[in-house]
Amino acid sequence: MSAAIKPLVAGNWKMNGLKASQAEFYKMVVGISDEVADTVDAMICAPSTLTALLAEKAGKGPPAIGGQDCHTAASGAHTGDISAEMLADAGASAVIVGHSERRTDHGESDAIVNAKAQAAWRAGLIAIICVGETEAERKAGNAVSIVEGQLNASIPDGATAENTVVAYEPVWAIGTGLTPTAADVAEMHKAMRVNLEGRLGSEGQAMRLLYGGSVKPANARELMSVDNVNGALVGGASLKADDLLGILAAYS
Ligand SMILES: O=C(CO)COP(=O)(O)O
Repeated sequence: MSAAIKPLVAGNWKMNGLKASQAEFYKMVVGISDEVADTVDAMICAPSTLTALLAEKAGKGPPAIGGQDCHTAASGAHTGDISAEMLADAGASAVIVGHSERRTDHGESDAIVNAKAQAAWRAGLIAIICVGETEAERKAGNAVSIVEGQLNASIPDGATAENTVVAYEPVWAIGTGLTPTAADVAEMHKAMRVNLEGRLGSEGQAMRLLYGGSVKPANARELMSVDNVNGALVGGASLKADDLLGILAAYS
């Protein structure tokens, strides 16, 4: 079913990176072979201070350039915020919305995430919509129902395989070195596929479902080979060209 889906490995630099990081980024640009680019899409979601610089450095890419968050409005009196239109103008083709760090640090609800995804589409960006349970929710046996609730409320009507990517990131696996078992990832991604197909039909069937949380070169091959896993959202390991290229190599 997911065999025809071209996977995506997206790096999320979070609040890391200075102008000097262009050198490491350029190692990624030159390190992604045509063969790898044919097999897997690559993206770096940089801090917005670097969006334009990296987009210029990448040229046509890969990697593509994404943002990490956007406001719901196109412009206006929102000090410190960035709109999806601004990200598109700076050379981004996608934006992450609903990352657990935004949900926790900024109190973003599913409704806000839903509105941000629509803002991304309005600007012509792909919305990378993040979902995932906490450790307590998994221990209580509620992981699947929590994630289904987030999918239902965070993904707007009108989502397609072209305009939306879903990233499953268990909160307890982010930056901890812990990962779910392959069986747990398979169970969650199957449940997400069934949910999205039920709601969106063939678009849900073709939508890319990324796994995120402590993905490294050493575990990428196992995680990326799980059914219904169509790539990765990578934090720490996406800051180093060797690590990012090692993760992309899981598809070679
Ligand atoms: O939050 C993540 C990506 O969005 C995952 O971060 P790590 O890969 O550092 O665990």
